[in-house]
Amino acid sequence: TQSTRPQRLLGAVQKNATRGDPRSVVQAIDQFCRQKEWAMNVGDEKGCILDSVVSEVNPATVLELGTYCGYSTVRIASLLPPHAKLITLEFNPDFAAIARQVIAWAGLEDKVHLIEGASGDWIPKMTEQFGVKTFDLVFLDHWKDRYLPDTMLMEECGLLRKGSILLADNVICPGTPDYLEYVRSSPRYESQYFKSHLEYTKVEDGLEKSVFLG
Ligand SMILES: O=C(NCCO)c1cc(-c2ccc(F)cc2)cc(O)c1O
Ligand SMILES: [Mg+2]
Repeated sequence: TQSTRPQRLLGAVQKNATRGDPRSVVQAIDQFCRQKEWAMNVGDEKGCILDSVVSEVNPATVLELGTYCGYSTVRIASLLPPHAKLITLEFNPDFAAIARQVIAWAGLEDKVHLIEGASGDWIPKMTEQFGVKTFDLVFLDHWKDRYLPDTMLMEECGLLRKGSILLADNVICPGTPDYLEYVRSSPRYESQYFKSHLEYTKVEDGLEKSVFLG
């Protein structure tokens, strides 16, 4: 039977990366995506912007919406201080199964809680299930039409505090126009666009960093 792209991506990690070495896992995925098959990881160019935001925020609590194969999960978790927690939500069970193995190969399973399910169902349960009061950083990289409703839901559930950072992938390609309009026009956010390119291509894309003002 045919393998899937996520399965082939995992194979490239297991073949080319060193167990317990997150940077080699990131490098193996980028190499696979440049030389073999494109895949929708945030990628190396936008990944450097992600790294700089994570390092600047130095978050104790991170929420990632959209795990896919765990590429950005590994980038973020490898930069977290000890005892910091990253919760990542993935709707697609096949993606989640691959991501668990990629995260384990990087040796980061102790820093990461991967939840299989819908963001809309799980965001209201964060506090009761994980004892999280608020998130210092949220990385939005899931279904593009869920960015805005899930951001409003996080506000309603009190999961954002003054200074919480939202970092959103793909605000140009595929695009999240309603989300962009919201964070750029709302007096409750201070937004900044980091121009870049769609992973592994020359197509324009970028990350939007938005500070919740409370
Ligand atoms: O749907 C996406 N993520 C949620 C599901 O896991 C996603 C899609 C694309 C993309 C796809 C097809 C194309 F032609 C251009 C872009 C890129 C991304 O970075 C993404 O995160
Ligand atoms: Mg993306």
